[in-house]
Amino acid sequence: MKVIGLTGGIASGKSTVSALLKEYGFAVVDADVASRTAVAKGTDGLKEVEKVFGEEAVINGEMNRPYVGQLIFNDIEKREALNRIIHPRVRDIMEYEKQQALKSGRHVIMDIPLLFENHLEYTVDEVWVVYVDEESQLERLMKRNNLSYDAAAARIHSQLSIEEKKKRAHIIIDNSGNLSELEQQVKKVVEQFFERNQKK
Ligand SMILES: CC(C)(COP(=O)(O)OP(=O)(O)OC[C@H]1O[C@@H](n2cnc3c(N)ncnc32)[C@H](O)[C@@H]1O)[C@@H](O)C(=O)NCCC(=O)NCCS
Ligand SMILES: Nc1ncnc2c1ncn2[C@@H]1O[C@H](COP(=O)(O)OP(=O)(O)OP(=O)(O)O)[C@@H](O)[C@H]1O
Repeated sequence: MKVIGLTGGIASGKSTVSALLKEYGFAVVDADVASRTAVAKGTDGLKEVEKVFGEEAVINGEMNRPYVGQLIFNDIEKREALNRIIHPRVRDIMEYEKQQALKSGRHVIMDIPLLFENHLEYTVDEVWVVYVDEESQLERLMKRNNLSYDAAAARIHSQLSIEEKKKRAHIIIDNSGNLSELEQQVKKVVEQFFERNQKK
């Protein structure tokens, strides 16, 4: 069974691609989901967040995501402080989920937005990058998260550029076009993947 790292810039379309890959039978382990579990209600992770970022960082027993987001995407030190709390926990959760998925005999997609930033490319067999041109990325992010131009740009610039991620990919899925173009590309990538892996 293979482990594939799926990455790309913020709002490039990783979740959209993951949903398509599930239909082809891949198991998907999602870092954004794991990062919510890491600071869910009542966890030590959430207590740490409150200790470091103050009581405004928690609302109704849950992490105040808009507040924390606004703090960390504009300040690298705060971002690193949050990463130090959440990332080790995310890694443990994802490792467990990966092992469970492998036991079920399925190829696994590890959907990790910060795969290159956190040097995790060596933990997977191959890396697929969901690419989108920078203009569409900004537009889709502003629309999806209801963000201003500046807030969306800050989120994009908190990551390695999408052009650099594209250069480091084994496989590129270009999501600059419409959804039906994306579906066709994913189909092709999956067919080629199964061809490569049956030959071995
Ligand atoms: C800052 C937080 C509270 C904002 O929450 P929000 O609901 O608005 O966004 P969400 O979690 O859905 O993340 C959306 C995207 O933002 C990007 N992003 C999130 N955190 C980071 C980060 N620390 N550095 C760079 N990009 C990030 C990723 O591309 C992610 O897919 C949240 O993203 C968070 O807890 N981040 C720290 C954990 C993390 O690094 N997650 C990314 C994958 S492990
Ligand atoms: N080809 C497309 N055309 C138009 N909109 C798209 C296309 N692909 C995805 N989108 C939309 O763009 C937004 C970002 O896509 P998606 O949520 O899949 O990205 P993501 O990489 O998982 O984002 P993040 O890592 O930030 O959570 C979503 O609102 C999605 O519906």
